[in-house]
Amino acid sequence: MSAMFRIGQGYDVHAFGEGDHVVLGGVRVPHERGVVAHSDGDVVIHALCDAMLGALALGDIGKHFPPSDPQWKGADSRAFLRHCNALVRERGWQVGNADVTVICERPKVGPHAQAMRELLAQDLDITLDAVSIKATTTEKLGFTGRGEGIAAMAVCLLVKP
Ligand SMILES: Nc1ccn([C@@H]2O[C@H](COP(=O)(O)O)[C@@H](O)[C@H]2O)c(=O)n1
Ligand SMILES: C[C@@]1(CO)OP(=O)(O)OP(=O)(O)OC[C@H]1O
Repeated sequence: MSAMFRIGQGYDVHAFGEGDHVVLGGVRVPHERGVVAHSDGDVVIHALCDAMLGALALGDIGKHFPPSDPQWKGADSRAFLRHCNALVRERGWQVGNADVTVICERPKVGPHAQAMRELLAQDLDITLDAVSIKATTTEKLGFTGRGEGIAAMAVCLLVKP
């Protein structure tokens, strides 16, 4: 009998740079800095894509959307997420649930978490209660604590419906 579940985890970091907003979970969040990235630099979606690809043992986001490929310059990361979801669905799986933690001192993520959940649930074609967004500071410690960048960790469970 084939396994009914798969699990994957992902982690992503982007340095803060010039700009006036960051994109998190598809949501444009006003901030006094942007991020340095080839795409829109959405750490939430990049970590989630890696979790989904990891659950399928299909490599990582950089393998599917190489940073050397000009077609991904400034890309909307929601397209990456929908592509990863198609890979999941093609194989008979669906995301059972996903849980993401954003790590930064600022911006405050809490006020945007619901909007992020709604977009991610829409792209994954799953119910809102299966998508969780959390956030933490690192109490001013490390690169996130110094405000040098932003990170996200994600886990997701794939289920065979
Ligand atoms: N960028 C962030 C960081 C934290 N939060 C919220 O604040 C709570 C307390 O954070 P600690 O790091 O002091 O534990 C955290 O649980 C989040 O609810 C946030 O919204 N955005
Ligand atoms: C998303 C991709 C797209 O080229 O580039 P970046 O936006 O720089 O983001 P990263 O998290 O480094 O992942 C690698 C790439 O797949």
